[in-house]
Amino acid sequence: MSGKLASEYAAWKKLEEIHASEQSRLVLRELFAQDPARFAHFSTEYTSPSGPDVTFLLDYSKNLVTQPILDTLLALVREADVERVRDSMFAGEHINTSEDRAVLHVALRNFGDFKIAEAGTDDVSAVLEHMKVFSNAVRSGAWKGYTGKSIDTIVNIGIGGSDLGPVMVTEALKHYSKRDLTAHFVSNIDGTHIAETLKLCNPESTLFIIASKTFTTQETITNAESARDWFLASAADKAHVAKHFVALSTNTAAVTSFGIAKENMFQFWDWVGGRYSLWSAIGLSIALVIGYDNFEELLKGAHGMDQHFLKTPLEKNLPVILAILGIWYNDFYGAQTHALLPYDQYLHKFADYFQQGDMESNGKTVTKGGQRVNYQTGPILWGAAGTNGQHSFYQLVHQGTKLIPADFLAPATTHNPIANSKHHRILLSNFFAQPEALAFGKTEEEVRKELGPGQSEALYKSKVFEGNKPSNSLIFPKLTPATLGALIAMYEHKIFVQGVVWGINSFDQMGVELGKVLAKNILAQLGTPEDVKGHDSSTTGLIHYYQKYRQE
Ligand SMILES: O=P(O)(O)OC[C@H]1O[C@@H](O)[C@H](O)[C@@H](O)[C@@H]1O
Repeated sequence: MSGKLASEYAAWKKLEEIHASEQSRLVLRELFAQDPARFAHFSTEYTSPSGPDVTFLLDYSKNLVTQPILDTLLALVREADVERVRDSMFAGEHINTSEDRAVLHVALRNFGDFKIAEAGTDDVSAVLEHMKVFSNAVRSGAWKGYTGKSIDTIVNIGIGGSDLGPVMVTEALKHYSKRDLTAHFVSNIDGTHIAETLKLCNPESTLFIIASKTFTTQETITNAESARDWFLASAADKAHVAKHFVALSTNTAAVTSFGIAKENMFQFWDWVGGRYSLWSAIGLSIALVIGYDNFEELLKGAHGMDQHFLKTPLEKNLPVILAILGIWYNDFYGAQTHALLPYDQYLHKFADYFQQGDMESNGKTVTKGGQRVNYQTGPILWGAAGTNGQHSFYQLVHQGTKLIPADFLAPATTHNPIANSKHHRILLSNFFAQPEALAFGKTEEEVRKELGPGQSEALYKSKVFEGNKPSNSLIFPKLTPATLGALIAMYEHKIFVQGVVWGINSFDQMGVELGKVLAKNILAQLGTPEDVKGHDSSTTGLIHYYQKYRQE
């Protein structure tokens, strides 16, 4: 962190000039025509430097850039001192300055590779061992419920980072799951979520995993209490809670006062941010569903990407490349959003997961030094699994008035090659076709030729695709645990690089606090109309309306 606003960097100013003078010349049709080797110049293959084999290809040639633009974006990264801040993060320095904390999700997947001076990092392997022993016992049937039955259902109760990672990864790696162990995830405070889930559970064979870093989150604790009441309605004896409830938390005192035995608590540390915690004890539901060995593969895949990020020169560094392309559109083209579009049903929660990962990290307006930024920070991140999106929102991506940079992701081979892989070939043909259509579009001349004469002018115009819409394409051989680990880590580090360039703290989340405080205040006023005090007329009117229907 240099203490400067990003817009004060010389490279930033140069990028503004380049954008103003060259924008009209940055036309993908022309850029590809000018350089027949554009794909070779602007694509790179990743091979994991350690651990399980992970390889994939990132093609970023369909971006509105030239080599000088990329060089200037890299100069910006250097000017912002990204490499030094990166090294500080890996060394355990307290780069989360507002909370005075280290940021060490990389230590959770380090496997003793590099030394970090931060309390707790030496205990990572003991917690992993605890997770291994416990998940093996549950999966083998050795862990028994209060009537002697084995566990056939797990319910992870958590929200935000204590939910989204486990949900996304267990979905993504469903192919590796134990089919006779059903996993549910309850997050919403809406009683419907826990009530509908409990209807599917048998108290004798259900294990509840209470996942909360702080163990004070209102939604999680309320859901956990309701689950415990439901369980005790059958089990009666509080001593049985120990066989059916475990906790994943940093808060030992709150866990034990809830009634969960200390030996059933899986520890992690305040240097693990919620949205970076799936690698920690928060991943217990993942280990239960896919088995500990696969969970470890996931961590090792991520560790390989950590090493790549740490050691690869910036111009070949995948998180850096993705980060600078994002900055180019976000800050110089004024793009408001970024789409993550995996052509893989298993990855249908990938965008949801990174909505928290990216937007909670980089949705900030002040720099670490307290200055208001005069440029755009994190994009609105969104997306859905292909091809579903094509039949809903792609119309706007292709022909709407907004610029929406997108990442397309796909596995070259599927875990489900049904009908001789016909489905997969159709899926991939769409994965190849969409970025092509976005980039190159269809000119009016082409439309006229296709439709022939005699059509209305409006029809000719409406069938034109302007094209020149940028995207990245990322293709990997198969969605394995290690590959998924590497992909997640790559996007984590992309978010990090962007945060450093923008000068913001990517690791706090002050913006979620106000709503929590106001809701607590209102909760105490929901009784009678006389209780409702201190609000604007709109809020007061809404609460009064609700009070006419209030239920006990
Ligand atoms: O794990 P906890 O402490 O229950 O927190 C859950 C979530 O709580 C939210 O308030 C935070 O914004 C998230 O970052 C966090 O993941």
